Amino acid sequence: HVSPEDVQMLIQSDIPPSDFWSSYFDKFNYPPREVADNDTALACFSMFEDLGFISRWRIKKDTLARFVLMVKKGYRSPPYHNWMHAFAVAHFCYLCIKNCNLTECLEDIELFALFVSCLCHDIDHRGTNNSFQTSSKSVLAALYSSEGSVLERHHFAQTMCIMNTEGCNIFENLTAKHYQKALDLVRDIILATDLAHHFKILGNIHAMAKDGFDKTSDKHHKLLLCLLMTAADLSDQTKPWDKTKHIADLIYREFFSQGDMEKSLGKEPTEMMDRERARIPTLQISFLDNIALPVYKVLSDIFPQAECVRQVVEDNRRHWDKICALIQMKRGGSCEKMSYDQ
Ligand SMILES: COc1ccc(Cl)c(-c2nnc3c(C)nc4ccc(C(=O)NCC(C)C)cc4n23)c1
Ligand SMILES: [Mg+2]
Ligand SMILES: [Zn+2]
Repeated sequence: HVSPEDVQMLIQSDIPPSDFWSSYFDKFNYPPREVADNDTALACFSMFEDLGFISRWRIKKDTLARFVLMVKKGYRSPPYHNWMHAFAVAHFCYLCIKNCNLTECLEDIELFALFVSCLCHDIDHRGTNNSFQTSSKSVLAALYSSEGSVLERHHFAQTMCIMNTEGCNIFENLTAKHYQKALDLVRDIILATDLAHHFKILGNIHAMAKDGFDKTSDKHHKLLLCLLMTAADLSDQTKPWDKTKHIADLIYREFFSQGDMEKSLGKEPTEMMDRERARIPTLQISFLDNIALPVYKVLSDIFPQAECVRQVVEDNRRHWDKICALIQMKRGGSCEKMSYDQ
C-alpha cells in the first residue's frame, strides 16, 4: 500500500498547470520521459486536472493520490514495460484529447476510461510476452490461457484490485450507470492492448476511416478507443530519433532476456528475442512498416491534427533505413548484425 506521507506530499501543494512541466507539455513533440520519475505522480495530477476529470467525475484528491501511487507501485522494473512506459502512454492519450478535439467524437466517460486504462494497461508486467506465459507454464497462463490475452487479462485484474482497495476507487462518485460503463470500458480497452486484438480489428478500423467516423455509431466509438489505445501504447515511436533509438535499446534488452530464459528452458526463442540472431535495424523497420506506421497513418486519416505525428514516425523509419544502408556498406552484404550506435 501507499504511505500517508506520500499521499500528503501529493495533495498538500496545488496541482501544477500543464505549463509548469514545460511550455509545450501539451504538444505532440513533448517527450514525456523527460519528467523525472518522482515527479510523474504529480504530473498525472496535472493531466487529470487539465482534462477536467477531477471536477467532472468528482474525484477526491486523496483518493486520486492513493490511486495514482498504487498504480505506479503496481508496475515492476523490466527495461521497457515499467511505470515510465505507462506514464508516457497516458501522456500521449492526454495529447490526443487536447489536440484532436476528441470531446467532439467520444463521450466524457469514454475519454475518462481511456486515460485511466492507459495508466493501468500494463500493470505488473514481467517483461515477457503472452507466448512466454504459456511456454513457461506461468501462473498467469494457468489462470487465463484458455481465454487468450493472458497478460492483458492480468493487467485488468490488477486494475480492478486497485479500484477495490479502500480509498483508491476514483470511480466512487460516478452514478451507477457511469460506474458500470467505466468498468466495462476499462476492461475492453485494456484487453484491446493485445496486438493480436489490434490485428483482428484493423480491417474494421480502415473501413471506419474510409466511411468517416460516425459519432452515432457505438461500433465506431469502440474501434476509435482501441485505435487511440494502440497509438498511445506505441507512442514512443512518435518522438524524435534520439528518444526512439533509446527505446529500441530498452525493448531489445527486455526481448533478449526473455530469449535467454527460453534458451535455459530448452526452447528456441523467436529471432527477435534471440540476441545471437536478431538484427535490430531490420526488425525495427519491419515493426514500423507492419505495425506502427499503419496505426499513425489511419489515425492521421481520421484526425488531420495528428499528421505531424505520422511524419515523425516516417522520419524515424528513414533513420533505421540509413543505419541499415550504413551496415550494408561496411559489410558489403545484407543488413548484418553489428553495432549501430549512429
Ligand atoms: C501494443 O502492444 C505491444 C506489446 C509489446 C510490445 Cl514490445 C510492443 C512494442 N512497443 N514498442 C515496440 C517496438 C519499438 N518494437 C516492437 C517490435 C516487436 C514487437 C512485437 O511484439 N512483435 C511480435 C509480433 C507478433 C507483433 C513489439 C514492439 N513494440 C507493443
Ligand atoms: Mg501490454
Ligand atoms: Zn504497453
